[in-house]
Amino acid sequence: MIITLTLNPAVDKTVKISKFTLGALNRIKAVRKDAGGKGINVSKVISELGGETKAFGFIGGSSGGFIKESLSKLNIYHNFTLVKDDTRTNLKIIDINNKQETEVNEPGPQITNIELCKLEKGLLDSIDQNDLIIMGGSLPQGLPQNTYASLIEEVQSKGAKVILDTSNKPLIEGLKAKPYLVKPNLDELETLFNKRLDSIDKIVESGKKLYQQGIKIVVISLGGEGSIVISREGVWKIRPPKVKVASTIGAGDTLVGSLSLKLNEGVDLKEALLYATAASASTVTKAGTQICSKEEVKNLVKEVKIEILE
Ligand SMILES: Nc1ncnc2c1ncn2[C@@H]1O[C@H](COP(=O)(O)OP(=O)(O)OP(=O)(O)O)[C@@H](O)[C@H]1O
Ligand SMILES: O=P(O)(O)OC[C@@]1(O)O[C@H](CO)[C@@H](O)[C@@H]1O
Repeated sequence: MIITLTLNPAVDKTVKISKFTLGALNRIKAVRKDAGGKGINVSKVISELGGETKAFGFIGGSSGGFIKESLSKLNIYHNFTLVKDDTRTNLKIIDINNKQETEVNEPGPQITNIELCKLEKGLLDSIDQNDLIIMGGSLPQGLPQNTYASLIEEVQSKGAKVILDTSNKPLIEGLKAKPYLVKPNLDELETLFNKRLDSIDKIVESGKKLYQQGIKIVVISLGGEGSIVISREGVWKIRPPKVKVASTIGAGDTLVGSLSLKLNEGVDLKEALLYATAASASTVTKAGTQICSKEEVKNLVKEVKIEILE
């Protein structure tokens, strides 16, 4: 089973504005609401592509209720821990004229230690050694920075594998627990190494350092440029097909979700990456936090290119 963990889910409110202007009144042309947060997006991707997942995380208030209902409508199994404070709403502003996206993410609810213990117990009770667990996104308020690190250790001690997709301090701490796979984007990798990585060589060098720390698969996503992947099979650059971009929100989650699905099915890494890159390209053609469509992925996969760097 593939399990997703979203400690800080969000209702993603995407608004379209002709020309977004700071310090002025901006009128909205169109608005949409999606259940979001990295792990939740991963669950949506897996479900769209024909797989099964269970979504875990914290939810609270009416925005939490919206997320539960959205997942139920998609027939996605969920087991959320109810918390006292409301789930956050993240604002995604699309500037139509300038073709730019601005994201304004709330910090999320205050989580108590009792709430964390409840989630931890529920999660650990449902895991077995064949499971793949995807932990994604920021931490809500009140949780220690090593929350992912502790959860990874507990989950991996049961024999399950963990994929970690987070940033900043939770990523630095989480890496110490040696998850099976990590997927930083370039910004996250630069923050991690505290330097600009302005060439493929520098990106590969940093990625290799993570691999040498004991992370089996390092996927560095580079937006429209694709990704660099470091594993025991070598160093590869994957190039996505050219597509018309509507919104890149959720592209990284699609890469992680579709890759997890294929790896869990026992597909080899190269084939899984080709498929995942096609799925992410399909997601960027969709507005807001909408995800790929299975039909499009089938066609796009033929256009993905893989280059062996080492
Ligand atoms: N413009 C694009 N055209 C085709 N594919 C794209 C484009 N942008 C992103 N992708 C695909 O999506 C993958 C993930 O994108 P990106 O590096 O932007 O992830 P991210 O920053 O984690 O995204 P997010 O946090 O919004 O989910 C890329 O590796 C690439 O395969
Ligand atoms: O604030 P975080 O947890 O880092 O990111 C949350 C988020 O921006 O990530 C998803 C896209 O990847 C969105 O659905 C969601 O709003």
